Amino acid sequence: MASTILSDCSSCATSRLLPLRRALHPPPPRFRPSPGPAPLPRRPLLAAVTPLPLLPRARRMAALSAAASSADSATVLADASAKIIDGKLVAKQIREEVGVEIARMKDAIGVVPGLAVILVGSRKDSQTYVRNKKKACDAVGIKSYEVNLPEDASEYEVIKHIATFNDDPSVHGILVQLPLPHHMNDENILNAVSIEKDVDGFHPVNIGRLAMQGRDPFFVPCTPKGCMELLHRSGVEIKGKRAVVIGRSNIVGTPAALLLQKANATVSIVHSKTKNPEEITRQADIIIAAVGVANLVRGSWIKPGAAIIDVGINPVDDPASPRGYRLVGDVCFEEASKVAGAITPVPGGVGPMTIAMLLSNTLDSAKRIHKFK
Ligand SMILES: Nc1nc(=O)c2c([nH]1)NC[C@@H]1CN(c3ccc(C(=O)N[C@@H](CCC(=O)O)C(=O)O)cc3)C=[N+]21
Repeated sequence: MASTILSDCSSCATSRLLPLRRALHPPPPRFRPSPGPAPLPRRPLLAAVTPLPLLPRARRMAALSAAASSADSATVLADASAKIIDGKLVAKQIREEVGVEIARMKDAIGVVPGLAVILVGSRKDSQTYVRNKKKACDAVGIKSYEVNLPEDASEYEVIKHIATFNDDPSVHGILVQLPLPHHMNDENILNAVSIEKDVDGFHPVNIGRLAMQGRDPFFVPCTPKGCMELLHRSGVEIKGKRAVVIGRSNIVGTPAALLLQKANATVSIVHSKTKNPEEITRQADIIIAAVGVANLVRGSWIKPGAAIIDVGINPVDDPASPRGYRLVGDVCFEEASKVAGAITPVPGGVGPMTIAMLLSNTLDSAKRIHKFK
């Protein structure tokens, strides 16, 4: 279908400029954080469904795109087609496993895991994520606690709520929904979460431990953990393989690279200042793309047979779709699925795994706190 191909990534100039275009021509109001000015995403990758603030990153990434040589010379094996890694299905399996364990713990010691979510402001996308997390908690038997604070709340107020949850024995996990409003310092707030309850794994001590040989964090951040779980459960061998992570954010790219390294891969990180991203990526047996640029990774970037985990969730205009937009990954699925050995789709890939890992981290936390094996 020509229209599908065109709207995907066959026109590389178009696809590369998409984020920039979106910044210049903002999408329908549904996307817009309301009320008030659009907060800049501190977590651009996962906040990718809010395209307004994409401009600075789009510029950086346009540079990254420009550095890549001809993307049109994709090595397309006409009859090859990658195995689709079904994140939705794997996430469902994990949620079921978590549900079984929660029931077992409740029967044995009468403890129900509790997850506290703090949401500041009224961004539509954040509200949707928080609602989905609550639903997912209900379904597996995690008790959820929610605090909603106004956009103009003070850092002190947020930290006060964190402190209350830190001391509350019925709460085993605390999540502060990101991005936070501008006037808040993420670091101050994330540092306030008890490392034993930091189910997002964003506390610097947890990231630090993740980075060290012979130490383990209390929690691994949900999205990169979900990526690894997808690789493991799809039978992708990691030990001794070359892995490339595209993107170096604190919440996805960096921890994903550390996890791959821990799993004995040889890891390179490609980012906006990388001179030859295409060439480096083409050496990878495993690619984790977490950069937040629609269709950046083309077929020509991919070594035949490579396993691809696509973390990007980027909205692109699509008048034909009911919402007026659709979600695409950082990888041009159309091209990549003809070259790769295995690939995650968007949606239905890493996204659902993020929530499944959050539930799993919350269960693990309750087990650890109550010394339940
Ligand atoms: N403290 C914190 N922790 C987070 O983990 C966190 C956060 N803040 N802020 C926002 C991002 C975003 N995020 C997603 C979760 C699920 C999907 C997901 O399930 N997506 C579906 C589709 C969504 C759709 O169709 O709109 C999919 O990819 O198939 C996406 C994104 C977690 N985040």
